[in-house]
Amino acid sequence: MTSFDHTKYTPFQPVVIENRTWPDQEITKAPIWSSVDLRDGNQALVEPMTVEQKKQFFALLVDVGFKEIEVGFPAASQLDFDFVRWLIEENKVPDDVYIQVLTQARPELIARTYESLKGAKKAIVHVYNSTSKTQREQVFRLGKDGIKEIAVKGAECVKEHAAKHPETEWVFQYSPESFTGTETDFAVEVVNAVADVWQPTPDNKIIINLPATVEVATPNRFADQIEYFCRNVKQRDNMIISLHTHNDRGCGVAAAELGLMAGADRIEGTLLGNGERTGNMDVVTMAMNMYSQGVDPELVLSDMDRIISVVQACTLLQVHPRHPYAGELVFTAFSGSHQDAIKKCLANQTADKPWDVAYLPIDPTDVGRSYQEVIRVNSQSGKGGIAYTLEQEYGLALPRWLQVEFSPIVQKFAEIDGGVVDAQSMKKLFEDSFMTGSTPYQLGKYDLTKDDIDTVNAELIGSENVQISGNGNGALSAFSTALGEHFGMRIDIIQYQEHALTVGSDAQAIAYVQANIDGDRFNGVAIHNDIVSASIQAVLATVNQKIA
Ligand SMILES: CC(=O)SCCNC(=O)CCNC(=O)[C@H](O)C(C)(C)COP(=O)(O)OP(=O)(O)OC[C@H]1O[C@@H](n2cnc3c(N)ncnc32)[C@H](O)[C@@H]1OP(=O)(O)O
Ligand SMILES: CC(C)C(=O)C(=O)O
Repeated sequence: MTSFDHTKYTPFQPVVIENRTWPDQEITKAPIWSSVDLRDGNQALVEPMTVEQKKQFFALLVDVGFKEIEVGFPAASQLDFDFVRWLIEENKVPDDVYIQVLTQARPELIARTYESLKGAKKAIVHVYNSTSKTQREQVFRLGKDGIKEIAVKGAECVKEHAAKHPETEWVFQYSPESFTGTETDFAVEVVNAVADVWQPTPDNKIIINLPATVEVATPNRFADQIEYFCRNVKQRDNMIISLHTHNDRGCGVAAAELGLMAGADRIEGTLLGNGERTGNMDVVTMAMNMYSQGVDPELVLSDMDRIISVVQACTLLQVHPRHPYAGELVFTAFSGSHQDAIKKCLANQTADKPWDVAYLPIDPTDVGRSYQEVIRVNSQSGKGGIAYTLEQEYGLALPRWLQVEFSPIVQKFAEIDGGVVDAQSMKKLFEDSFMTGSTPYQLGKYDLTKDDIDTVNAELIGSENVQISGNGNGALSAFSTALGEHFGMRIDIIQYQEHALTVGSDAQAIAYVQANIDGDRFNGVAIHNDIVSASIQAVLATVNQKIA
């Protein structure tokens, strides 16, 4: 095969690390979160956000609980500059929130960046330059020393400007951009040089952000790089180690999680993962992963519909229906065995017990979804899902034997219809199939005498009204005998169940009957204020099916 030549690519060269410890670590607390939606997310959009969209997105990020928000690249665009000015001048930044801005390590851009930040209460100045071998050789055409010098000069410039504005609480952040493509030793060397300029202390830490600008290896290799970096960098205790992963191999969240286990303190990402190419690390997924393990993510993600709506409105990108925790279909089971298990587990789940429901890693109501959406019936579904829907929507608690009878009827309908069978259609199918107590005959007046044996006299209303009477052990038996004698059939009641209706009814009862009539099985269902009337109407429904 000539067009698909894997020898064209070289494998990632992992860092050599002995006795790695990260595989034994657990994530037990939330990292410091930083949103880069308004910068990395924004720079990846076909149509970058307008100031109005940025305002709307910023409000969401504050409500979600981010305390560090990268609001733009003010030296790169007037719009970003104006947005930063608006935030500061209109006092839109809560006192406990740091706005963060990105700049290349170039003096004129750093100067313009500080101009945008005049009057800020707290700000993180994030400076970067690429350190990878590819970029050193092909983009900058510089050796390692030249690249280190860009970083050092940038760090000096950042420090000098900050000193001129002591009224602002400054935090410095440096990224050796393309960290994953950089020899880890060299990244350590550059960061050591930057830290020497910034002189951090335990009370005045700097942020060192290690980006998987492009995800180039499996997440374990990234974690090795992070652990190696944390072990070897000089002033580890004076640094907040931050991660900024991308999703090129589809593992942006996994890499951030393993990187956190490897020693990082802080995570940059975007809500629902918009960002360059395949996107930034998705904060929603990572935070909800923690939540589902009993760890407080320290972000408020319960109004998932608002998050989705703002992200879609500002990025003009759709959220995939299968997006973890957020997609429209992620809490929905179509397949029969899943529905059956979910229905049984939900019936056992109580508020005082830890969540333990098959196929649902979290309780959908935690993110504003309802149980109604959990089970949707199509041709792949079984009796469990059908029964769940009828019970949830209409309070019909179908006995198991009737579930078995009804399921193939729904399945056949779904196969012909080709899609989801909604609750209304399901109810109509149910009524057409079993609630046949009015055609060809309907129950008229009847009386029941209870003695050693019960006697029933009843009128059946049809094209011709008929009088029937019979005896038996109980109303059902007496009515079956009366029907059998009149129509010349043998009727045996083989299943019977009743219950009060709680949904959409005022003290009504429902009766489910299965009868064997001359060797064939029929199922009848009827609803009435009075349980005896419901029961005998259900028997009549079976006979109507036989004679119709
Ligand atoms: C991985 C990331 O997401 S990094 C962030 C990327 N985001 C963006 O680039 C969005 C905003 N950027 C821009 O609008 C523009 O790049 C600007 C306005 C910042 C700069 O524009 P320009 O100066 O016209 O062009 P450009 O970005 O191509 O800069 C190229 C020059 O900067 C140098 N450079 C690039 N990055 C850096 C850096 N981080 N530090 C120092 N120099 C750098 C390049 O070597 C090149 O130098 P040369 O002109 O001597 O060859
Ligand atoms: C500037 C850096 C952190 C970045 O956006 C990246 O490497 O993806």
